[in-house]
Amino acid sequence: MNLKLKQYINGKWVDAKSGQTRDIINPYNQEVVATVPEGDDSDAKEAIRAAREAFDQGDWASMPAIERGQIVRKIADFIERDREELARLESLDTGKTVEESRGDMDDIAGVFHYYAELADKNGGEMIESPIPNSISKVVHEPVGVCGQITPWNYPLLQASWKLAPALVTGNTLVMKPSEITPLTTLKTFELMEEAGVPFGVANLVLGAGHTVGNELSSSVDVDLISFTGGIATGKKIMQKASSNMKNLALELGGKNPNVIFADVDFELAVDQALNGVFFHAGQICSAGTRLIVEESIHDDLVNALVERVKQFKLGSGFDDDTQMGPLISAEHLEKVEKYVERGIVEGATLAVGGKRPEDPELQDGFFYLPTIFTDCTTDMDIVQDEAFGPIITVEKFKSEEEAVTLANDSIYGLAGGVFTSDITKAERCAAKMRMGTVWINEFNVYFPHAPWGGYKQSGIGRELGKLGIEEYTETKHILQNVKPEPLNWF
Ligand SMILES: NC(=O)c1ccc[n+]([C@@H]2O[C@H](COP(=O)([O-])OP(=O)(O)OC[C@H]3O[C@@H](n4cnc5c(N)ncnc54)[C@H](O)[C@@H]3O)[C@@H](O)[C@H]2O)c1
Ligand SMILES: C[N+](C)(C)CC=O
Repeated sequence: MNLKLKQYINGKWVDAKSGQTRDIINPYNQEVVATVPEGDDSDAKEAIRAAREAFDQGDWASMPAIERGQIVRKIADFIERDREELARLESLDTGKTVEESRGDMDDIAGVFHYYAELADKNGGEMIESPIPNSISKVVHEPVGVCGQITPWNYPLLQASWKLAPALVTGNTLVMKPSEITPLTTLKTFELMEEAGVPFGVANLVLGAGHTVGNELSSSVDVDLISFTGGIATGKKIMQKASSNMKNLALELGGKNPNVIFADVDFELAVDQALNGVFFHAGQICSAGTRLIVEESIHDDLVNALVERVKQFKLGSGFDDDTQMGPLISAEHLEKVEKYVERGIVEGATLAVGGKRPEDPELQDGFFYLPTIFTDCTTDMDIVQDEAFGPIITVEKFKSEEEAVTLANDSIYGLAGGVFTSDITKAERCAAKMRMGTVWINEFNVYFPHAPWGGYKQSGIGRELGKLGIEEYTETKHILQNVKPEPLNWF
């Protein structure tokens, strides 16, 4: 593997201070694919110091934005150049198919390009001042030192949504990827070094959440924490971030409804329902795991889904015919199994799946069969809790109003879909659905220009789009009196 398997702190590639390491496991066969340093709070403290110094004393924040944009554009170019290597690393680390990973790399390069273009287009504005003889302007400045914490399911994609806007706006940062999937983030820090990101501006610490992540969240030298991961972790981070009233951006979980009306193009609905859930074995925050289906087509739809699911090809992400890879880890596989057991106890009907595959070739990996539960109701845990696995729960509805009520019956509000041939009805539903993204006759698409984030407990703030830049800036009003005169009040 042509990778520096080290942390990157203040422009140097370093081992963990403690000397500890962690093996990175391929979820397809449990082989060790790399051994990386296991940093802890002392490594995080050093990285925060470097980022603080680079922000307070370095040139990055004051460099012309157009020049920062040029550096970020180079990162995008290098990701395109190294697309295949990065895609293979991502699949090795996560188990997703290489085809999916290639798509991720294209999205990631697109994110760096998008923010490189926006770098010099955030120049503030003049305000019509009511104060005589004054000039009033609003400017946007970097927030400062950013702590960035990412999950294992889309390791580099989620990192890119944080790195690109933070860099173009002149912040410095310390990133902590998920401890179990650090490889593509490591490679990207090599690319950032090659692109000319100055020492101390971007730092990478590897290690666990309760050590490195905890230090980033609580340190008073970190000005902003941007986190993508589960709700429970998000709540802990929010508490720690109160130490110095850090700015917060939280991209959390989802339990996303996919509402299917009877007037839909049936084949489209089947295809999109499957894609919406089983991509990356359901390990997607926006997976459409709650199918909410109009009663009159419920049985036909379920039968069609079950037939298609039985034909899925599970296997290595490196085989061309694989449609679904393994889950990320033994621990996560157990969590998914417990979730299914709970569904059975709660009285849902298991229509297909519900166990590990018996195929001898899959026994070394963390595989779970695609699973569909019917007879589900909103009072069941399996309808309310995020499984983050290849599982669909199916609920029925009779009226449009009931469909929207069911869709909104959740603590989550990340994303949802509506499938119907009646666009007026779809727009009515979209307007009432309390989610950060609603897709109509489409599912699970995202791109750099459109904001991404959650309502309710699915998060705070937005990534991507112009709002993704705003997360990384403070806004300042400057008023200048051009003809000052004494007030003569006192
Ligand atoms: N909204 C989105 O855009 C989005 C995108 C991807 C994933 N997710 C969510 O992420 C979750 C799955 O990812 P996960 O299992 O890696 O989540 P997680 O919350 O367990 O971990 C995410 C990151 O937080 C770190 N962490 C853990 N405990 C911490 C602590 N106490 N302090 C600071 N950091 C800590 C982890 O080491 C990891 O880097 C799902 O809920 C999924 O929906 C959301
Ligand atoms: C945000 N997204 C859809 C790329 C990944 C969620 O897990």
